[in-house]
Amino acid sequence: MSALILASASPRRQELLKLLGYPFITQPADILEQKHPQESPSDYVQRLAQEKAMAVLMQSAQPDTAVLGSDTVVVVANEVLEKPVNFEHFQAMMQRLSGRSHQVYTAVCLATANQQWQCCVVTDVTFRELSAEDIETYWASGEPKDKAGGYGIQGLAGKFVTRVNGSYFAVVGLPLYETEHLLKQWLATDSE
Ligand SMILES: Cc1cn([C@H]2C[C@H](O)[C@@H](COP(=O)(O)OP(=O)(O)OP(=O)(O)O)O2)c(=O)[nH]c1=O
Repeated sequence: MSALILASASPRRQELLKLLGYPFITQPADILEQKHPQESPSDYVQRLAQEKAMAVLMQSAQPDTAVLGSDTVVVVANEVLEKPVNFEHFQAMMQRLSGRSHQVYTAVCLATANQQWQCCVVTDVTFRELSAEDIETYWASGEPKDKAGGYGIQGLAGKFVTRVNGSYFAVVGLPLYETEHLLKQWLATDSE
């Protein structure tokens, strides 16, 4: 029986993968998340998703295991925003996102010992203008700390969002349609 491992510490990714109905276990990947200077956002998220999947696959003793890794970043005017390290960093991020559109890139990599399937989903998200009070109150909620771009569309930041064009679930951390497609490709080869 083939086993599926989610290489993630993200509670959002666990909840989203559960929605697809495939049994899985979770084993977070410990990798360095650092962008190379000339790397595009798309290359960067795809590399990290692949590195997360491969790091956990290497540790797996079971030969017929598939490992799913994923990464999400927020991109504004081609600049990658990751998780905020402190209030000043968060404040600068929110000022960049206020009153304009940005892109959320989420990559998913499903890896087995013999094969890999990968996708990268880009979603446009538009924020209303944010006041200094909005930014302070949101930081005080604690929600921004563990999230790319410093916000969670599924939480209190939902009220900042005027428009989403693309995959809502990719913004939260795992694109459901595309991830199911990868799983189906794996299961098709698995039953050959
Ligand atoms: C933009 C956005 C991000 N996020 C989250 C999804 C991811 O958990 C996180 C992006 O950081 P990631 O580095 O992609 O993921 P992670 O460190 O949380 O988990 P792991 O690497 O172990 O899989 O931001 C939201 O929950 N809502 C949002 O609206």
